[in-house]
Amino acid sequence: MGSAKVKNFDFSRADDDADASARQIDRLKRLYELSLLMSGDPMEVFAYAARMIGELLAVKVVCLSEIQGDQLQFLSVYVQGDIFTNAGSCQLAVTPCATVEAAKDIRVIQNVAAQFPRAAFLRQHNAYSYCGFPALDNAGNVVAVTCLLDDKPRDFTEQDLELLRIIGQRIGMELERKRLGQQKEATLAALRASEQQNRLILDNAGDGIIILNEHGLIESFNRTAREMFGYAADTVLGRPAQFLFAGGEHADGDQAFDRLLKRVQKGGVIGATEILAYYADNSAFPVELSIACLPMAKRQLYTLIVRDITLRKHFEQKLSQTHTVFENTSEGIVITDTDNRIVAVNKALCAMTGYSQAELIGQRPSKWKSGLHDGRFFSELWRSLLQTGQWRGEIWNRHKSGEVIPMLENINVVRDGSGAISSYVAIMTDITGIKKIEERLSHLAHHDPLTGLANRILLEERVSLAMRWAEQQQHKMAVLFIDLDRFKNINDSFGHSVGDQLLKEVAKRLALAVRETDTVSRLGGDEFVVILGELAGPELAHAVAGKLSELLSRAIVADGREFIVTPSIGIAMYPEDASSIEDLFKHADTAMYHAKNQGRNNCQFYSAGLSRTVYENLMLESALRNAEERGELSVHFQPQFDMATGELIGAEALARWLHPELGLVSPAQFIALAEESGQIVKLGEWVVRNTCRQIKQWLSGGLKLDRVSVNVSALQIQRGNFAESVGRILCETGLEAGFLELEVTESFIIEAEQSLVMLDALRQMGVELAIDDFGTSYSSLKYLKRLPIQRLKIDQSFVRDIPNDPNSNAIARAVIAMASSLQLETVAEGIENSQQRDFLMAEGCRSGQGYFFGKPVPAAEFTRLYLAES
Ligand SMILES: Nc1nc2c(ncn2[C@@H]2O[C@@H]3COP(=O)(O)O[C@H]4[C@@H](O)[C@H](n5cnc6c(=O)[nH]c(N)nc65)O[C@@H]4COP(=O)(O)O[C@H]3[C@H]2O)c(=O)[nH]1
Repeated sequence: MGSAKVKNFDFSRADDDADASARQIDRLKRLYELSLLMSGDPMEVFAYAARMIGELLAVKVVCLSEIQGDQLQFLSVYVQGDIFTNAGSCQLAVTPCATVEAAKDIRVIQNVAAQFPRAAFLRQHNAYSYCGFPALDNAGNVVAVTCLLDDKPRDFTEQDLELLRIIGQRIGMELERKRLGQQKEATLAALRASEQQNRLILDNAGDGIIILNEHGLIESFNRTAREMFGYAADTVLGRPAQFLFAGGEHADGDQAFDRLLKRVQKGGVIGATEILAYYADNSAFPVELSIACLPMAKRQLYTLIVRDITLRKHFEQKLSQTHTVFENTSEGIVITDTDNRIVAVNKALCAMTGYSQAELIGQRPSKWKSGLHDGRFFSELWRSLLQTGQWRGEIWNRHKSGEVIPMLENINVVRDGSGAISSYVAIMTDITGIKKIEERLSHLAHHDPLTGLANRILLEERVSLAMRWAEQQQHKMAVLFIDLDRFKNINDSFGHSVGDQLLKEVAKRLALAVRETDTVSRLGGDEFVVILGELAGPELAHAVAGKLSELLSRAIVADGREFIVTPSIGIAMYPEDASSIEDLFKHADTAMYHAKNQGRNNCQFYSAGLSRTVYENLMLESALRNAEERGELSVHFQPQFDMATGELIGAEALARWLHPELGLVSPAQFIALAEESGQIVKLGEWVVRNTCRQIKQWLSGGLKLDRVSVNVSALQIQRGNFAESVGRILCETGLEAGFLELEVTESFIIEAEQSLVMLDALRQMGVELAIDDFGTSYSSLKYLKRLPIQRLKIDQSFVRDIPNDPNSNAIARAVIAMASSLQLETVAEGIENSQQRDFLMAEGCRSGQGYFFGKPVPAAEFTRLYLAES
């Protein structure tokens, strides 16, 4: 049983009847007190009643129980002076109280525990006598039973029972009051809960909810509204709502709040309308406002539902920007769904592919597949997309017209909040232009810009391929190095434009002459390389070289003139001559130089011996650089005679190099080296200076000599200041210009028309000029006439075969006749016998030079042999 105790009153118990009236008074007093408790707590009334019964009737236990369904709820239990409230329950049916309920009246039972063995509380209190009385509600139902227990037999007087009935009624009333109280409590709680719920709903609504009364004053302002507008509820309640919106206190607008509210007040309804609202700091923000009338029983309320659409507006703007970008970007954009079906394409993509939007929506991007990529390409694309979420690369797509377009494509996977793929976005750029530039760059990187032929890079790639192919097929391959003879002279004399035209024509002829599988390349300048693959043997390479020589030697017209360009060709064979590209090129180059040394316009194969020559030449070239300082150079003089009188008319100065180890080096060898290395300019000047000094010395010594001729190389004249240098030497040595003759080759003069200026300048100085090796080139009479020359030297190659070779005879005759008609002197060189001398004299050539008259000799010897006499 519970422990709550009710205050103990000090009633004394009297046994004698004399006290009966006093007891009755006491009972009435207690009943009065009980009725005074009417307005109090029913539980207190129950406790008071239980105690009162216990004390007034002197019973051990009083148990006041409420019937709740089939249960008996012990509300208040009095046990020998103590009160216990809410002291448990038991099943009604097993207790004697069930008989009270059934009878709806007082029941007194003796030996009660034995009769109701299942009622535990009887046993607990060792009950013997039982007196139970009911309490009824207004409807006459037993709502409570109060029982009095004692451990001994008890009798109850009629007065006792009357008292109990009165108390029973009282308990019934109190129970009714208790139940009403409980109901009221429950109703109030429900009301409170519902109110709280409404407030919660209002406060937690995503929208601002403002309720205005019939006068338009704010009556309710939910939490969202407070946060949205930045006001605390108590600062806005009772104020007109106008200050919150545009058109109220703020600047008037089309959707003015006043107008909207008035419309609702006149019975209209305002659906979601965009209007500007104002935050507490007066900053405006867009809202969507709905106003509705809320008719109540006695008055009219207006509900304002306000939704802040700042974010929405922002996103709308962003969306509109994105849409503008999407539509106006020059990149093609395509969006596909998870099934890779097109859901959106922009204008640029339509333009790129040639399809309209309608033709593409719902289709797959394979619509513009070019067919140029294999399955592996696409499976790699998808693998990258699914693994990394992205793929980027170049792809060939096909325009609706069938044209293939190169594109740079960037595909991205778009995932939703849960991480699942929602779409694919591909951005495509037409890179046709870039591809063309790339191709052009690649072409430029691999081709010679002037001739369009392969350059060194491409050449090496092709040679490498050709070598591998030759190995596989057991074929041979030839590398032909082709150098145009004296091309530099043409370039320098006629200008680069003419030179370029010749090079282009040469390139064209070479390219047309070989098979498509062969390679023609220009390494720069006038150096061409031809790769001949799939050859059975070197003789085929030789045949092709012959054909190329023949083709190139045909006249080329450039700038209105005819030019003859002969090639010197060097051939190296793979695999015989070298195993690497580098060596193959080196050896073909060596062979080409050999061809040049062999008098140009010919073709030579590489041989191991050639490399030795090249090595020797390199050694010689380096030794030549120091030859002058070491005093190894000298000038020899070969006499020239008037063949009719036998008189010495002059001499030819010829350079000599006495190498300390090699002995006398042939001028044919070292002059060529000096020309190739450019040393000829310095060397030539040295020869002119020494010759002039020697002539001056002879003349000063009173020795008679008409003139001495000195050989001049093309390079010396091309250097531009040759005339100046000759003038300076004449000045230095004090020699009269007319004693010096300069010999220039015929071919050089023909090629270098511009050198006419130089020759004129020399002639102006008084220097004599002669053409050496006349008859070996193609000069015409008309051309010769313009030259400021005095003498022609008939080349010794014609003199050699006179008088036995009719061709040589005819040429010599023609040269002499031509010279005579141009009023030029002729000097025949290389005369070795009297027949030659006689023939030439008979044809009208007066001057002669050759071993027949005397070999070139040092100056001292020349003095002794030829001048001392005179
Ligand atoms: N077989 C034969 N040969 C004869 C006869 N008479 C003269 N010769 C040779 O013929 C060459 C004549 O000189 P070149 O045609 O100007 O040919 C010259 C010339 O082109 C060049 N040369 C020599 N010295 C100089 C020089 O100082 N400057 C330049 N630029 N070239 C030079 O070297 C070439 C060769 O000179 P060399 O060996 O001295 O050869 C000389 C000379 O020794 C003969 O009866 N029979």
